[in-house]
Amino acid sequence: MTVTTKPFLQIQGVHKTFSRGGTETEVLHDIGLDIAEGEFVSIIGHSGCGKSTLLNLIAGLTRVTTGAVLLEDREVNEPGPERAVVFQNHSLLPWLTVYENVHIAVNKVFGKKKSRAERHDWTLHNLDLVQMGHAKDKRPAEISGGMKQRVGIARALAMEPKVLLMDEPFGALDALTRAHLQDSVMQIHARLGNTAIMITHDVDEAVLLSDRIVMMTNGPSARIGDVLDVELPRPRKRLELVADARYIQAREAVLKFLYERHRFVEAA
Ligand SMILES: Nc1ncnc2c1ncn2[C@@H]1O[C@H](COP(=O)(O)OP(=O)(O)OP(=O)(O)O)[C@@H](O)[C@H]1O
Repeated sequence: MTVTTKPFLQIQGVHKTFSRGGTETEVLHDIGLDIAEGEFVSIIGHSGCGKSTLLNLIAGLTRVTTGAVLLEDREVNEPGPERAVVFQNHSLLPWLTVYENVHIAVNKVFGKKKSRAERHDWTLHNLDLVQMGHAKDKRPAEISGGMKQRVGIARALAMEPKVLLMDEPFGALDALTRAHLQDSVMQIHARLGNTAIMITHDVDEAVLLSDRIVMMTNGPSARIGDVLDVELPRPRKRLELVADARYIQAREAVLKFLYERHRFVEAA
């Protein structure tokens, strides 16, 4: 994949403070990051350091305290269809079918731009992309966790977002389903070339999928401790990578950061 050098998404000097019961806590401290169009970036760090907060700022679900998030030079202040989010716990509407869950998003984004027939085809196309076309008439309660997660991804992709934001999208899945979905996401990313930002706790997942891994220090006042370039050629095949020295090195660097350098004071 070719990644352009033009800053596409810019996170500039972002601080985020939450107030609760009269106490202010700074969760994120001076976060700065430029992400190029088409890049796949993972965010990794210990529990509670502020990864979801950072993703929510990019999604526009939370506002920065100071600093700015810019997408193509425009400040992000609110949620928008150009930044679709996939959550860990598949957020499907239980009373709608698989098809309807995706179609509702398609109608919202393309209601005026595509005809009824085009919206129908587009919904099916995106379900096929995640191999869920066969289950289109089922309701969320009738399908597995992995299948629900596929539908969540299809719904996000169907919005043709400029940025796909994923908050531990495979966290609740068993190892095999997780591996299948990781492969699907890699294939879709290769095909569509969309920009993707994913939170994960899984070091192997981060190395396998990412162009860069952003490693955050522990909170409060979490910072970006380090950013690792994953220089592994694509397409990547998990079984071949296990023995690849570059893969082993990248994995080691992230593990070392998490175990040894996770505190900013210690890292300094
Ligand atoms: N709306 C809020 N109001 C007050 N505090 C909040 C709010 N949202 C998050 N926090 C606090 O901010 C800190 C970071 O939370 P966040 O969910 O971003 O961490 P995380 O790194 O994603 O954690 P995990 O890996 O466990 O999901 C936590 O201490 C959390 O309690």
